[in-house]
Amino acid sequence: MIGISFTQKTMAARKRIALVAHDHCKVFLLDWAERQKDKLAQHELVATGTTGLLLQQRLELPVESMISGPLGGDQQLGARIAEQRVDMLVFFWDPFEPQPHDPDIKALLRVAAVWNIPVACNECSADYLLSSPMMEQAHAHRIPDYATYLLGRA
Ligand SMILES: O=C(CO)COP(=O)(O)O
Repeated sequence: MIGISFTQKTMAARKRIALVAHDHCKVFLLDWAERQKDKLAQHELVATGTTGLLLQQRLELPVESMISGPLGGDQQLGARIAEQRVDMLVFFWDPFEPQPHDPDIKALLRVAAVWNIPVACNECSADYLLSSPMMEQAHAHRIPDYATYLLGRA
């Protein structure tokens, strides 16, 4: 990344996990989340509006819900990532169906790459993520050094 320097941040053992699924993929996310309920219960969960509502009903766990994705929920999650208030993104996006809010989806995925958070796009990658020993540990990871970035802009 040109002109950006990096610093280290420690991700806490208790993760803040953002969960999102497009309509045709919601059944996969809900089934996955139920199967992984014991692990998910150890972390903080946040989701886009409809996904959050369905997850809360299925899991009976607290899930903080944003606005529904097409109405701005992807952008709300993206802002949380930029504010370093989300540690991980599980986003089952639909590879078969165009979405009216495609720019918001791209922006969410982009900001997750910028802030170097783990992202799972489907059930298999989500299982790999949750089975990592890092899920239960604090660990350091590289993030953009915003203070240094700003100094360079002055
Ligand atoms: O559209 C979404 C993500 O792009 C998901 O939004 P909902 O969870 O409100 O369906």
